[in-house]
Amino acid sequence: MTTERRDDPVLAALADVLEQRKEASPDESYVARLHHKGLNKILEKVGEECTETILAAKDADLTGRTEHLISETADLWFHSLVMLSHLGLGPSDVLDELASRFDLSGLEEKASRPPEA
Ligand SMILES: N=c1c2ncn([C@@H]3O[C@H](COP(=O)(O)OP(=O)(O)OP(=O)(O)O)[C@@H](O)[C@H]3O)c2ncn1[C@@H]1O[C@H](COP(=O)(O)O)[C@@H](O)[C@H]1O
Repeated sequence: MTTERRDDPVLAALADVLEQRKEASPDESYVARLHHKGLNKILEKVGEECTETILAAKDADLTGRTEHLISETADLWFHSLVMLSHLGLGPSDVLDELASRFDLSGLEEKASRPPEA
């Protein structure tokens, strides 16, 4: 498996907007407001969206309706991208990491870890 960059165009376009918003006014942009409030506020939002995604997944499992789960997952991905952007990272860093794992089974990776102290 090759590991050349294959950035998703949606994620790449959103990452560009998030980067531009670092210079924008907090009065005019939600993303600029998050950057202005700082990392702790961004992490609070990631945590909230994570919980909401879990609840939506349980609901989707019970009802078979997936619209809410898709919407909450989009909120989680979006706020995770704001977090990465705030720390000078972007989606390509995560996509590269996932691509590098293509040939490695999760069970093999776990077995190769050094024993915990
Ligand atoms: N994809 C998104 C996106 N997804 C979710 N959100 C916002 O995330 C916020 C958080 O959702 P919540 O349900 O928690 O709302 P809330 O309770 O009002 O939030 P808080 O008051 O707790 O912060 C809402 O205001 C949503 O509108 C987004 N805001 C922006 N984007 C993208 O970012 C771009 C830049 O946005 P601005 O910076 O606002 O111009 C946009 O063009 C979009 O492409």
